[in-house]
Amino acid sequence: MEGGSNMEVKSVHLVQVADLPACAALDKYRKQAAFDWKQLRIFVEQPLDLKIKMNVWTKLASDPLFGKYSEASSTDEQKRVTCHQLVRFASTGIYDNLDTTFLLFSSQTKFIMCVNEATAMVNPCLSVKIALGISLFANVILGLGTERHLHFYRDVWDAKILSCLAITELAHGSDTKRMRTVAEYDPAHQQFVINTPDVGAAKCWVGNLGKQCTHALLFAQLIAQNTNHGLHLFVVPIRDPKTLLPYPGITVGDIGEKAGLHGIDNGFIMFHKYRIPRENLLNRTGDITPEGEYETSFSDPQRILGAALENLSCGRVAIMQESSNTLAKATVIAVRYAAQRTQFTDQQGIETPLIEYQLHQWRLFPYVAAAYALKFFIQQFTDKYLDCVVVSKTDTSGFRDVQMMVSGVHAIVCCTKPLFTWICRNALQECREACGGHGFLKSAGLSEMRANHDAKVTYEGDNNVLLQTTSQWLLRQAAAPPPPPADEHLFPASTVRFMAHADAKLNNATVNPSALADVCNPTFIVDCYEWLLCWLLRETRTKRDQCQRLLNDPIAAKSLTQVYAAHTLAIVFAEYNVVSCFWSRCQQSSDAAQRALLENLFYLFALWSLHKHVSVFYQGGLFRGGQVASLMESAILELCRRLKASAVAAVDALAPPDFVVNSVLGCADGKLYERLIESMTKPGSTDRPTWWKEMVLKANL
Ligand SMILES: Cc1cc2nc3c(=O)[nH]c(=O)nc-3n(C[C@H](O)[C@H](O)[C@H](O)COP(=O)(O)OP(=O)(O)OC[C@H]3O[C@@H](n4cnc5c(N)ncnc54)[C@H](O)[C@@H]3O)c2cc1C
Repeated sequence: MEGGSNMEVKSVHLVQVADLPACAALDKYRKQAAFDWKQLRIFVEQPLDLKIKMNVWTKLASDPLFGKYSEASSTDEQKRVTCHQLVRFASTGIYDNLDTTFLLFSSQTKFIMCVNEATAMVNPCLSVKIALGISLFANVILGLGTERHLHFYRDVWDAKILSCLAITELAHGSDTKRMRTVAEYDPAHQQFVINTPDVGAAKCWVGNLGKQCTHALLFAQLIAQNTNHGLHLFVVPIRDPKTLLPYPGITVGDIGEKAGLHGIDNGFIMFHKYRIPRENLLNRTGDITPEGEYETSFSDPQRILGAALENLSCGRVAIMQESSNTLAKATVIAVRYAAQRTQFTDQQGIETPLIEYQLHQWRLFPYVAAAYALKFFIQQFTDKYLDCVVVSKTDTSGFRDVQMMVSGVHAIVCCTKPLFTWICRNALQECREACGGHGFLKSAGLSEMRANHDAKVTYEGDNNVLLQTTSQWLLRQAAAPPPPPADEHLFPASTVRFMAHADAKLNNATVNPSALADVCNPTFIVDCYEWLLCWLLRETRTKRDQCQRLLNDPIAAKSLTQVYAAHTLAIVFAEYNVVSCFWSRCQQSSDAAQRALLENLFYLFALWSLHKHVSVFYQGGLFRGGQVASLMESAILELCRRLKASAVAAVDALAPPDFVVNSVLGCADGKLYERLIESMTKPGSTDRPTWWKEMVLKANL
């Protein structure tokens, strides 16, 4: 195979990419691409991952249960169908042969994540149900439980139980520390008594809890011998698996209609002195003796909560994977539509496809580039994240280094999850609008994707709150001594290497581009990003120190340093990581035409991202005169113009099968208007309404 690493050369035979059906309007553009889209598909997705996903899609496509919801489905019906899909999914054999030991943790988790990605693209409700109900629960049991909890692990994979994760309370969401649900130890019965002290402490929003789950992973304040030891995780039985009736001592229900994700039963729960066995405390980080003594290897109780929450980071990694796929799917629909849809004529009277308009290219193509950027980043980062989890669980020696690695990986997750979910949110809206009125049809798929994606900016950590974790970490790194030269190329120290010569960068930096080639240049892009990070770090630190001196209140100082400083710093750090990864991935392509396309996409994504910070470059003095901004704008437009010939093939290389694209506007075979009219003339569409008499009566008044 041309264009790929050795690993790809070997494994390319594992997966077959099917030919696309003919479509005159799309083929006109497909033929203009200089690269082989099938090779690019394998390069982008990686052969083994693609094979796993194709297996899932083939299985689901052959089962009508995984087809579209009927348009008239009530939310209750959507929940019922998702439950059925869960049961059917378990019987597909996709999860057979999973290993239940920690030895294969990385490969097994990667496999589960890959299946999750494929499932989420078919029905995000189903993937949430599986993730919360099975895989996250299993992961947490392995990460925070001990030998005595392994039966839960086996039961959940055997589909005997289904779980949920109950953190959020009515009165507290982001401020996890202040959760008020209590688990008080009773040594006489060797049980924890779980109680909801007031309505504000009712757990809410919990996915799977509303109607179906049998067990909850519950965060509650652990109290023993009248001492509060902070938040801990407990496995709490909720419903009898045979009857689905809740156990006495619990009030549990569904929170009601939501704006999206209708197939998920988000629930609330209140506990009334409800008892669970002592052994149901997940006790890897802290335990209670039968007599009620509290034991922990952590000196700082905050670190116990930190360790528990870090264990949930894999949910954020999954959100990033899902967002990159949703983004890709949205661009597939919008670009295929733009190539077929014509509006207005040129001077010769020939109708112009939307894709020919500069404005349309400028609206859509940066999101195509972003789809590649995010996909490459999350693939690379998932491996690093899993390595980090393995090292942190197995290492007993270099404690300080492991801590640095864990906190660094956590800081990167906390800024990239917001970047991914926001780019995807914006892309969904732009793609919907780019498809005009037809984009608003449910059968176009985009509105539903937008509604289902929306909450990702909030759950698993509100974006604006998560970014504060990253900026705090960056400030700490800037204040710490630089890593030894031998370590500075290691991840995640390598991501903050730019800090080493921050003052020199700020004092001596100049950029003086005079041609497009000067800005379409990796050195220009890296220089700009590193300068921007150093400048924002200095601004944030200066603002924070000033506030601290004035107010003598570190919390207020942190709060007053967010806007135009820490918040932007964290976003820019996320972009810097994504951009750096994109460039290195481009260099792995050995096929000239493929690499030319990838570099075009790289420059477009990098300049489009940098351009959002143009005012900061002028404010801080890196850019002078109008020339640099004008060159960046010209480059963005030129990159869009060049991309036009490749855009359809570039989205073909991102596209799952039509069954998964699931849009009348975005199928590989085009047939745009045939599908549109079919979708508009469904049975019943020409019928007189059942309520016709009410209209006639009013007309006759
Ligand atoms: C669809 C969906 C599914 C969910 N599933 C689950 C689940 O399975 N289990 C579960 O436990 N929870 C779940 N949640 C809840 C979710 O985790 C919380 O909504 C989230 O943590 C945010 O908390 P909150 O809603 O209380 O918002 P708040 O914390 O009240 O935040 C409200 C706003 O204030 C801002 N804000 C907060 N603090 C600060 C600050 N210090 N500085 C500046 N701004 C700030 C935030 O950015 C946000 O915009 C789900 C939520 C949704 C929407």
